[in-house]
Amino acid sequence: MALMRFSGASLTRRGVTQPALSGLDFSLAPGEVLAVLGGSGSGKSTLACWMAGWVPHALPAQCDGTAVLGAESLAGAQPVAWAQRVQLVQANPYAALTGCAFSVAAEVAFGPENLGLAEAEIRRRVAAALALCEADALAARHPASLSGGEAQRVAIAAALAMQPQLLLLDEAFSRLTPAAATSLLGRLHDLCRDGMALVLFDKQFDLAARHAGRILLLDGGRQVALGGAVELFDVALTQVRACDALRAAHRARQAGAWHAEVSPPVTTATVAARFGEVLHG
Ligand SMILES: Nc1ncnc2c1ncn2[C@@H]1O[C@H](COP(=O)(O)OP(=O)(O)OP(=O)(O)O)[C@@H](O)[C@H]1O
Repeated sequence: MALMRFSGASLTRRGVTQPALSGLDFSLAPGEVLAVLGGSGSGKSTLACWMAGWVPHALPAQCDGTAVLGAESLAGAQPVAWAQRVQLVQANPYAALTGCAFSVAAEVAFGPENLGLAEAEIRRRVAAALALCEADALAARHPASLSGGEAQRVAIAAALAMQPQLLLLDEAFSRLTPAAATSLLGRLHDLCRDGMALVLFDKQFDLAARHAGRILLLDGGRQVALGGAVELFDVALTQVRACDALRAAHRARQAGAWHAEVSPPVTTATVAARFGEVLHG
């Protein structure tokens, strides 16, 4: 059974006539990694908030069609009950900090403490989440003293400490280096093998192509494509950012110099290697 499903779904913000999102038709399986890609203003963050159950409490809107988590409508979500099922980490990590914790460890413990868990379980979750995010060394630091990248690691750790079924990362790696983001995503994949679904919202093709099984492409609030990185390569690169190797490969394909499929995995290294073969016949 799908963990989350959208069918003919649209969302219109209260007080506005044009839908912010429309034509959504996709489902998400437990353990799946999905990337939602699109340019600036394409609707990624709006979809992330909807998936997180923020409608109508934090996002007043009218929703049509089907949008469910399990059998429950996304629009009827009770934030407290959903906190254990879905966690959203947004691009600004400082907005995720509670402002009432004096250490990173207390910050990450905040969610589990509010679930009324036993102290040993809270300590276990905090240690595991900080370790996974390579933030253990920050445990005693005051949250307000963190750098942007450190705060992003802590925000993700705080979300993981809730042991969600679904983790939504909305440009949540923007302050990490590509190497650090790749390494963290590798460890998040281990949690997906245990059943956690992961959705990456981004404007950059590279991370998605490397880590997501499928990509959903948004343009102007509409779902324009859904498929694998190879299948969506040509259409996605007209809309989103990509590293120089992928960009050059895309130009070569547009110019008719590269006819064959861009073979998987679509990474900088494989595309650059294949690019050489294509150019030299
Ligand atoms: N509170 C709001 N009221 C009205 N319109 C909004 C509101 N928030 C976002 N929008 C509009 O909804 C559209 C989608 O915005 P959204 O933030 O979801 O896009 P995005 O793909 O996440 O963009 P970016 O990558 O630039 O963050 C944009 O046209 C935006 O101006």
